Amino acid sequence: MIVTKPPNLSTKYLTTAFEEVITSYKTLLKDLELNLYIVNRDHSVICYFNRSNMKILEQTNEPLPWLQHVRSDLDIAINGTAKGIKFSKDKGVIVCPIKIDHHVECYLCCPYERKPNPTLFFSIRLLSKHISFRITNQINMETIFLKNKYHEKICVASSEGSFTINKFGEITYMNQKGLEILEMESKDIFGKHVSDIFEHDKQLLEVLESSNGWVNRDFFIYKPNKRIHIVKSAIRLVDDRKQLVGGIFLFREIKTVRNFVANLVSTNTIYTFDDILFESNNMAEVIQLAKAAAKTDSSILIESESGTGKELIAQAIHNYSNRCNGPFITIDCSSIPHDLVESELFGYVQGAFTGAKKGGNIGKFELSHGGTIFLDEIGEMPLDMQSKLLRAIQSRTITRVGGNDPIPVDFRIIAATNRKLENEIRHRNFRLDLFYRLNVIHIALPPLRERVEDIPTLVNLFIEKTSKRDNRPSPAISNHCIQLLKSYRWPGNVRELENIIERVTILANEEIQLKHFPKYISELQPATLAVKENKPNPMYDTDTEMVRQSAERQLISNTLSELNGNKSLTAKKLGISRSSLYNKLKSYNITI
Ligand SMILES: Nc1ncnc2c1ncn2[C@@H]1O[C@H](COP(=O)(O)OP(=O)(O)OP(=O)(O)O)[C@@H](O)[C@H]1O
Repeated sequence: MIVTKPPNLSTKYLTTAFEEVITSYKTLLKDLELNLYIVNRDHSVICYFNRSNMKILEQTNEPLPWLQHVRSDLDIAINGTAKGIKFSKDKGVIVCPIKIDHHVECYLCCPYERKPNPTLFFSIRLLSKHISFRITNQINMETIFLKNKYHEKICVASSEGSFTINKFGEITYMNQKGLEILEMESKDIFGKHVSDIFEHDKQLLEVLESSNGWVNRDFFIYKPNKRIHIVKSAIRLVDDRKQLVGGIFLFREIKTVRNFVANLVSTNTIYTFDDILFESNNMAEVIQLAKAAAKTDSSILIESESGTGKELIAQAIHNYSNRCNGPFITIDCSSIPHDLVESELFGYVQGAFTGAKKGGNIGKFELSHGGTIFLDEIGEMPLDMQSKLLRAIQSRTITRVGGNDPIPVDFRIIAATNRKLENEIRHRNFRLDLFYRLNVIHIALPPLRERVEDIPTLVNLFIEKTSKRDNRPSPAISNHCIQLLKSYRWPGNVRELENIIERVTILANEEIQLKHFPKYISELQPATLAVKENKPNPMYDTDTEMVRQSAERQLISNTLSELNGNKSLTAKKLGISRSSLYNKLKSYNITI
C-alpha cells in the first residue's frame, strides 16, 4: 500500500495520534513524571503532554531552550536506537524522529533533569514508533476510504455494467447499471457462483486461470421471453504478491455499443426532399412515390444512370421516414474487396480469420439497427454474397463470420444501382430472388435529358452554391446559354451539370457567357440539338414509364394490404385523394 501523505500533516492530525498513544501509556507516564513534546522540523512545538496536569496541550509559548539543539539531521544521528542531546551530566533531551513513509515528519522530545534510567530511551523510542505507526495507519485508512468512495461513485455513475468475482468464481459485487442490464436484483446475484447467472461460465472463469484478461467478447443471457446480447471484457485481479484474488468484468448491452459505433460511422444525412429541386412532371411523380415509400418499411430499389441523385434521394427518404433518428449506413458495394464483403456487411467474431481484430468487429448491418442501410452499386455485389444478403433480408437476422448465434437486426434497405438489374439477371450476374426482395418499391430517377425543365432551376442552384462558397455575388446567365444547356445530352447527368456550372461561375464576372463553356457545349448547333434531343436513351427511355407504373402499382397494393384494405387511410398515406386512388385501382386492375 502506498501511503498517500497529505502535503503537511496538520497539527490536529498529529495531536490526535499523540493523544491516543499517550492515553494508552498514561499510567506509565504518570510514574515517570515526564513532559513530552512533539516538535516540528522547524523546531516549533506542535503539542505537548504536561506531566503536572496530565493533559495534551496544543503548542506552547513556554521558552524551550533545548529546542535550538534539535538538529534537522538528528534522524541520521540517532539512526538505530534513540539518542538525545546532553546539556550537562544529568540534564538533556531524548529526541526520537516520527517517520511517515520513511520521512521524518516531526520529533518526539523528552527533556530530563535527572540522569535517566536506560529503559527511558527505549520507552520514548517505542512511543515515537507507536505514534508513527498510528499516523501511517490512519493515513492508509483514509486513503482506502477515499479510494473506495471514488470507485463506488465511478461504478454508480458508469454507463457500463460491472461485477467482480472472488477466486472461487462467486460474485462479490455488481453495480446498479449491471443489475439493470441483466434485469436482476442484488439479492439474486451476490454470493452466487458466476455459472448460476451466466452461461459460458467456462469462458468467464478462464480469466482466473490465464494470466491475461480478454476484451469485447459476445455473450447471450437467456430470459424467459428474450435474449440479452452483451459485450464483455474481463480483467484478472491479483494482490501485491501477485496472488490471484478474483476477476473484474465490464459489460454493455450490444445496442449501446452499436449506437456508439453507428454514431461514428453513420453518414451525415444532409439532404431532405426540400433539397431536391425540380420543375418537371417526371421528377414530381418520382418524389411523390419516394415520399409515400419513405413512410413504409419496404425495401426500395433506385435504378438510374450515374449522377442523377440516387444518394440524394436515398438520404431524403431516410430523413422523411420514421427511422430518421436512427443511423444511415452507406455501403459502396463496388469499393469493398471481394474477400471482405461478408465481414464488412455482417461483422466477425474474434479469430474468424487471419488479421481479424481482437474482440471481433460489428458489421454494417448490425450498425444500421433502427435505421437505414444504403447499399450503393448493388449491381456490383458478388454472387455468393447475394445469397447471404437474401438470407439476412428474409430472416431479419445476421450471423457474424466465424460465429454461430443469429443476431436480430431491425433495418430498412435502400439499394441503388446504375446498372439495369434485369439485364444482369438475364446474364446470371444477379439473383432473381434477391431482385424481388429489393425491388418492393422501384424508383427510377429519370436522366437529366428527360427532364430538361429542371435545368434552369438546377443551374441557378449551382450558381448560387458556388458564389456563396466563394463569397462573391452570383453572376447572371443568359437565356441563350440556358437553351444551349437544355440541348446537351448530359451523359453525366446532374453531377456533370453541377461541375460545369461551378466552372463557368468561377470564370465569369458579372454574366456567364457562351465563351465560358467548354467547346463541346458552346459549339453545339441548333440542328444537332434537335437530333440529340430526340435520340432515345439506350437504357431508360423506352421503359421508364413502364417501370414507374409497375412500382406505383406495387406500392398501392402493398399499402392497401398493410392497412387491411382501408382505402381512405391508403389514400391519406400515399398523399393522394380518394378519387385519385379509385382511378388508379381501376387502371391498375387492383382488387381487394
Ligand atoms: N434534384 C437535385 N437537386 C439538387 N441537387 C441534385 C439533384 N439531383 C442531383 N443533385 C446533385 O448531383 C450530384 C450527384 O448526386 P448523387 O451523388 O446523389 O448521384 P448518384 O446517382 O448517387 O451518382 P452515382 O451513381 O455516381 O453514385 C450531387 O452533388 C447532388 O447534390
